[in-house]
Amino acid sequence: MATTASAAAVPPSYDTPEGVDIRGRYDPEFASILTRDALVFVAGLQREFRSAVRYAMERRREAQRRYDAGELPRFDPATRPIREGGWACSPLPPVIANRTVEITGPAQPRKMVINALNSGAKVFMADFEDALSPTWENLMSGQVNLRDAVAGTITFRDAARGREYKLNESPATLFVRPRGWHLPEAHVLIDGEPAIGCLVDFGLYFFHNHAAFRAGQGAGSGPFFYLPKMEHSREAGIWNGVFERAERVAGIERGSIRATVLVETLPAVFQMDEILHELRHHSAGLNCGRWDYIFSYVKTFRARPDRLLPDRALVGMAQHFMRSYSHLLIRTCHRRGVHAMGGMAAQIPIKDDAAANEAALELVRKDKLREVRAGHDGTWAAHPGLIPAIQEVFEGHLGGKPNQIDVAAGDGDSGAITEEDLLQPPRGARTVEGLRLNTRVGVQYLASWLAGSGSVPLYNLMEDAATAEISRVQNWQWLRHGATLDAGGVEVRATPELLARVVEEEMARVEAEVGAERFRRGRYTEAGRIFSRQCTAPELDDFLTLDAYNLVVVHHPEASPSKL
Ligand SMILES: CC(=O)SCCNC(=O)CCNC(=O)[C@H](O)C(C)(C)COP(=O)(O)OP(=O)(O)OC[C@H]1O[C@@H](n2cnc3c(N)ncnc32)[C@H](O)[C@@H]1OP(=O)(O)O
Ligand SMILES: O=CC(=O)O
Ligand SMILES: [Mg+2]
Repeated sequence: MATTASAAAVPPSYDTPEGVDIRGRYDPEFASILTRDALVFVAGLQREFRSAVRYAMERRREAQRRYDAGELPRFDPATRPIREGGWACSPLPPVIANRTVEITGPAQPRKMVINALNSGAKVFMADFEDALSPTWENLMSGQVNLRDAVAGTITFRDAARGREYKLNESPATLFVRPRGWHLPEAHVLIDGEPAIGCLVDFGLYFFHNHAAFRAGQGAGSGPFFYLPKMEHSREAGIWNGVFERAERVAGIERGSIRATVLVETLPAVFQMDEILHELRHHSAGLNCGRWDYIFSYVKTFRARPDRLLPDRALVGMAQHFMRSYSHLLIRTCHRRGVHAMGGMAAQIPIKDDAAANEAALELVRKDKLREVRAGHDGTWAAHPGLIPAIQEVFEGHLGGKPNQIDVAAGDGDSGAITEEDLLQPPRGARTVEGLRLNTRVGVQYLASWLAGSGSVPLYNLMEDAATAEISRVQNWQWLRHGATLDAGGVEVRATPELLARVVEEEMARVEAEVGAERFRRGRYTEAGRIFSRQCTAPELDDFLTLDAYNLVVVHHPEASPSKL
């Protein structure tokens, strides 16, 4: 039913097509996104692709059952012809040739979107995923922000600071990252069931922006996307189908939509050629989503006591399996003519300590130098303050070229990368201090995510869903297998009793750090409870964001809990 001025007694509601029901709060701004035509488009995607998505999720579970029984992820003998064939992806649109520095950040708040677009980065990846807590308000405000950004009309007034924000002359090119295939959108029901979250994110953004994008960038040049957390090329095949349907419905050239796939699960590293092949008319390369990749290593090997990770801080790009993953990704992308993007250094500027700030910047520089020498064409920055340093490193190395796709492989790539290279267990100590830090970070991140913030600065590092997942699954893994942890020279076993003590002590420490008032008003106690349960669950939850999702769902009018 449409909203009319005369319907004073009737609460306003969205104008929905047959079979679509919106359970999220009504807001006139949101209604400009949730138009009847946009919802017809989203429902069309859901109806065409839901069975394929359901099947792909079942195949994920089946693969996990095989890993639990001892099988290792590996290259698929059946797709050897794709890996060995001499094909290439469609040529890249010139507008995205240079992606040396990409800034990332959530699609909401609005001020941050403007700051990212003005940051001097070549690309802004606006996130509905790791960096965004998927509340209705965030998702819909994010769509409003991005529509206004693409139109070039986005502004913001920070009343408290008396500052006006608007776009500058040459904003970054926009890429958008929808959620992963596994996440539902409980505020949008289609044929009585929650919509697939990423089809809502993609569908609404594409529907409202393809024309303005085309007007601004030219025919065949966008919109652009990042695609997260895939585990198999069949999932990339579904995205390809989604893109082709969207292009057909919009009447734009095939291949206008381009997407960079994050290789951020262990199974996907054995599928990189296959993923690019599925998306060969829509590809804009691959990215090393290193944080989720570490999370996925633990998740894939959840049943294996011989593959326990060392402390989270020790699982960096210097570990053999991480280095091998980056080299293989670069080599694969360059062979197929597309960008090999680097990942996120977690350091962010430290405002109150110049020496510590310089040390953090130096770590970022080193990480980026390693990436560009290895052959990456560009990389991610978590904060605008890091961009000049990262730009200097990349531009210095590339010497005026927009990318190095023509370089087959970079420094440190010593030849064929084997399954053993990609799976080699990381080395290093496991400590009670590591268990404590995981707990402190995991609980604070969860508290913030429940309160609507999906990326937060904690202990001078950027934390988002991917980094927090490492904390959760690492604790779970250590407890599940009774890992031996170093406690200052004494060995102790990871047990539920130890975790209970650690949670209690770390919660007290967090309270002292954030202050009693903020602690009381925040969702820390609830987060502590959820985190403890997740770390001690008999079966590992697939995603903390899925497990906790119902806690951020708010139906209007207040109705029955979401049916997931
Ligand atoms: C594993 C992965 O998936 S990585 C990709 C997903 N993760 C992310 O995208 C995280 C991106 N980074 C962030 O969200 C933020 O940098 C945080 C939350 C870590 C820190 O943000 P803040 O606490 O606001 O940092 P800080 O106070 O230093 O910000 C200073 C200014 O920089 C801006 N800023 C900080 N980070 C960003 C960003 N990523 N994009 C745009 N602007 C930013 C702030 O808006 C603020 O602007 P203002 O001066 O106009 O008020
Ligand atoms: O999405 C990026 C990651 O590192 O995870
Ligand atoms: Mg990720």
